[in-house]
Amino acid sequence: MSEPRRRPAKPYRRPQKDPVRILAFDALRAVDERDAYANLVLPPLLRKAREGGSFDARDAALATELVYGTLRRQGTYDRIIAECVDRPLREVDPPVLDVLSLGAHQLLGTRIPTHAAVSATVELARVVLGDGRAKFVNAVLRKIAARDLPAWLEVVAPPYDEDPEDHLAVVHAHPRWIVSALWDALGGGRAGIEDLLEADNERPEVTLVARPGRSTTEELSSPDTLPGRWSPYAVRMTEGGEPGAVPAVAEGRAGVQDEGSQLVAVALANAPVEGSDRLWLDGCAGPGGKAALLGALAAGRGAALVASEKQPHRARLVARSLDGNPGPYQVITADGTRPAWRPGAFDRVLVDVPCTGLGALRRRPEARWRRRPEDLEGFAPLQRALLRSALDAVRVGGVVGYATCSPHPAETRAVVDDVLRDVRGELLDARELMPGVPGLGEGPDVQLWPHVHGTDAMYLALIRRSA
Ligand SMILES: C[S@@+](CC[C@H](N)C(=O)[O-])C[C@H]1O[C@@H](n2cnc3c(N)ncnc32)[C@H](O)[C@@H]1O
Repeated sequence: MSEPRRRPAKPYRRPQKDPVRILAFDALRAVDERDAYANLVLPPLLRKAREGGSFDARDAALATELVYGTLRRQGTYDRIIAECVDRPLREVDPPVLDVLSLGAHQLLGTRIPTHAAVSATVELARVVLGDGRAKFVNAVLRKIAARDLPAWLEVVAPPYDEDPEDHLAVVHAHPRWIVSALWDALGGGRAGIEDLLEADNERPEVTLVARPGRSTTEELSSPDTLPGRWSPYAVRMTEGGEPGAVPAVAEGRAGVQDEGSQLVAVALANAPVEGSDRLWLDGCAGPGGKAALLGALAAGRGAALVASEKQPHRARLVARSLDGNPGPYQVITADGTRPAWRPGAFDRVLVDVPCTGLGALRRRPEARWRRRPEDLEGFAPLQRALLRSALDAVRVGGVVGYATCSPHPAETRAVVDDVLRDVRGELLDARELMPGVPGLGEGPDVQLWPHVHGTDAMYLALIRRSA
């Protein structure tokens, strides 16, 4: 009997190193292992890769898309990967899961051709995980590649009519409790919530602010920009680009600031106060975006700004953002709940309080998966204490702006209503201070939305202190 013929062993081939995917994997590991923020981890990695000469702008754009897209849709990709492995996901090593998620995103969330997405991810697995685990990655990716995203969603999401919240959670990649919270905040039917969840999955445009008296929108404009939609000081960098390369931004005369934040600062600055208008306070100023705009607006009226922040390192950022302000200002490090100022000392006060950030999910791709429902309760006492002390800091006839970058009623109206039960103040119609901006709600407070206004979901209540 003749011996069965052995196939000749394949010659060993070294894995091919793909700097873009290795960098994306390193960023995902940092986010997972160190609880790092992608928007802080990525820029230094990209800078180093560029300085090493291995990266051009297209590589940086692809690495950014891979990291942000993978993190944003993590919950959906987890459900799909779970269908393709024969053990619970918690038993899959986190680095293996990161490689699988990166592969899933390339296959289901980008236009990268299937064969390229699979082979590039398997090569990455060979480099960062070793040949044995690369075979497992290869097998799982081939199962994922058998369907496109809509077909997978049919498999892993329940029908809308059976379980609307879970359906939306899986299809639009948000935790279920956030879908529920945003839906409550928004009210209304299916269309609005779907538009909002999808807006959270878009990368926001970079918007600049021309700080009045220091720069102008003309100076910031170029063929690659558009005027702001709502703020008179805004310019949108619609074609992307590096804001730091704009001279006025590099010199601090202009900054990067969402139009929602600009509107909040401008509305507080323009709210009618009775009597003097000389001294303004920003009680939660770090890192200083709104303080810089308020400082410039105050300067134009001959008023001074005190910018206060509890965290010393954030107070230093505030000082940097106010550096060169054309009028008088002071930056102090202080706990806003234990005021370092006399009661009634200020004519205008902003408290942009710490919150869950549910209104800015598009900026922090991993944030939605980290937040927990109990975070809402965690912020509640501090938000009330900060609003109370802001109302204490303003004189009778002066105005307080209470702002959050969350639309959740527990952080917005509930706080204002509770505090106004025992502090005397009158709600002003904040909508009148955002002229030309549609869809601001029934008032007197204002809620902005990413899918309606293209801004973060900022909330603003304006309260005039009464005796
Ligand atoms: C939402 S951020 C403010 C953003 C800022 N207004 C801007 O536009 O750049 C809230 C800030 O409040 C600060 N903070 C937290 N607790 C505080 C307290 N007890 N007193 C003062 N500031 C506090 C946080 O450190 C954080 O910098």
